[in-house]
Amino acid sequence: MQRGKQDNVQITPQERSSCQALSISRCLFGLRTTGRSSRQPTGTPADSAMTDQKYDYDFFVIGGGSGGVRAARVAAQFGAKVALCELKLDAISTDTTGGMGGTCVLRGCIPKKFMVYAGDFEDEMKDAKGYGWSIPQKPTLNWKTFIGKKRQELERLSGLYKKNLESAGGHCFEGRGQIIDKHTIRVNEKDYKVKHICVATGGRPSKPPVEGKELAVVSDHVLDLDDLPKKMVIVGGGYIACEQACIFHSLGVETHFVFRQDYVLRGFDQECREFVQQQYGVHGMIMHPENSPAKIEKADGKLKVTFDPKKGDKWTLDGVDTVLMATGRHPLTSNIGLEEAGVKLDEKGGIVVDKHSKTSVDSIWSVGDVTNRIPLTPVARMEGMCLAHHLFGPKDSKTTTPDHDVVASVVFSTPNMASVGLSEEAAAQEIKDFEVFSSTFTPLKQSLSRKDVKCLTKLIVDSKSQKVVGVHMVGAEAAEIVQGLAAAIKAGITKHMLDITVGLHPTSAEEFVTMWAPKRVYKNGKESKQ
Ligand SMILES: Cc1cc2nc3c(=O)[nH]c(=O)nc-3n(C[C@H](O)[C@H](O)[C@H](O)COP(=O)(O)OP(=O)(O)OC[C@H]3O[C@@H](n4cnc5c(N)ncnc54)[C@H](O)[C@@H]3O)c2cc1C
Ligand SMILES: NC(=O)c1ccc[n+]([C@@H]2O[C@H](COP(=O)([O-])OP(=O)(O)OC[C@H]3O[C@@H](n4cnc5c(N)ncnc54)[C@H](O)[C@@H]3O)[C@@H](O)[C@H]2O)c1
Repeated sequence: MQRGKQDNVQITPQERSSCQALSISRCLFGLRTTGRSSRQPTGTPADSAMTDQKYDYDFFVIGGGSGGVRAARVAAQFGAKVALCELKLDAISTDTTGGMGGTCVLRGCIPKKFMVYAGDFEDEMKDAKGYGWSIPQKPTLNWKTFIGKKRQELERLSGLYKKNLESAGGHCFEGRGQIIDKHTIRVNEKDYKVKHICVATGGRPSKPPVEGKELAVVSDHVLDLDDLPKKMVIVGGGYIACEQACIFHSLGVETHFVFRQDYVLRGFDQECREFVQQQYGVHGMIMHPENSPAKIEKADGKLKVTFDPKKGDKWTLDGVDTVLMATGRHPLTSNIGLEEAGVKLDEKGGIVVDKHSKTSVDSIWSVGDVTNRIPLTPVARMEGMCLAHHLFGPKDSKTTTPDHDVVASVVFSTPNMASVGLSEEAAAQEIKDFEVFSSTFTPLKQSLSRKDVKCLTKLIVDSKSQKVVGVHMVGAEAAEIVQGLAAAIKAGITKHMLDITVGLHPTSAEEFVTMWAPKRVYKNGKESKQ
């Protein structure tokens, strides 16, 4: 997927020393445990050297997700007097429920990845048979055990988020935050005067206007089901739909994956889209491209779904236990006093911010999904960290502007699809003259078991500079492999540097340093005959 051009975020030695108490790697990226900052949690604003006497807090964050907690924690570690408010803990997000850690920890990345791991064992068992293992009985998953352990772990992580912020010197309120004016926040019916406000309220799933949509659930619910469904319909062709369809399919659920387009994951490299979808088929997924749900109704204690295909007649599926609508998310900007305070919103309801995450109101800032930039956890964290540096960091801080260029992303489906930089289609528009290197192969592991399980590796190289401007991979562990190549792209790696890198053998990753001849060459945006 095209995520823009290159630019580096650097850290100065001064910033390094400012972050000594927390360790810069944790300051930048990690959750884990923090060291104690020099400031302890305090009761009164006067305790802070930085706090202006007329304010209760220097910095008040609404929302304790990836972006908000990062901003609050780094600000507190810089010595600011910080508070953050978050709703009470629950797996399902509503106007009154949420929980420290936010979407990523409680109803996103983390529970999703636990489910991916749970499903991976099924795949491993298929390969094991190819290696001579016999599995005399069909292995079964105790869903209640799994979901119980997941709930326990998420509760622990959520508590850790609160503890880490408090250890850094921040104060956590449990309650809904509301902006009263540009320097006043109300929580639990009490008003606080604050110098800077940060809105980090994230987003929530949206359902399309389908008849009977109230019978369908959203991602919050499917990550916390009490019982594993037998038959499911998953609607949507984006990240969440692809991931959830693969998860439930691997857990043995009869999964009907329904999407509007001919291929899933619009916006990603077309060759990768086609390849990943073909691989979903190899894994046995039932897919219904070019279909949309028209109606959901109750029938015989289950659900009946009517579909309206692009071509042909309407058709129905009955006996369905769960319908998941994974059709996008919207920013949470209503009923928190934004418009009354004069904060400008975009046409999709997201908060408009400048390069430092400042809104149209001087004292109000915003980070994360609510700003409709790139809705990913590491991006929200980067925005939060840069904001804290901008407001409270050293004067010469270079980490005050989030860099949204060349952001890697991965769809944790089976197989993974990971990308960084330009797709072939974006390169044709943007750089015009480039070379495409790609390779399709059966990974060694599957060559004794499932030869039709394939892997795709792909590079896009600027013909003139020879810089690698796009890296794509579809296959097992693509996320783990592409992360390193994302750093290489940021560092400006050329194709020649990859060519002279000695591979690690035998791996799928070595393919990236052994693709010698281009598959296609583009001149002036068009594929040229060689
Ligand atoms: C199913 C799913 C899977 C995902 N998987 C990945 C992944 O694998 N990798 C990845 O990088 N990203 C993933 N994401 C995206 C990622 O979760 C988000 O980009 C990230 O959580 C955004 O962080 P945030 O701080 O902007 O918002 P959030 O994490 O949503 O936090 C906002 C917080 O604000 C609170 N809040 C809202 N209103 C108020 C109020 N008025 N007062 C007090 N608190 C309030 C909410 O309760 C919430 O806790 C996934 C998302 C979903 C839904
Ligand atoms: N692995 C990850 O990093 C990860 C995982 C999950 C979510 N996320 C983040 O969360 C965001 C939201 O994910 P998402 O999957 O909900 O959104 P998305 O924008 O990725 O996909 C939404 C899908 O719903 C389809 N759709 C929209 N309206 C529809 C309708 N009326 N009928 C049928 N289909 C319809 C769209 O065509 C699209 O395929 C993503 O953009 C991503 O940034 C990231």
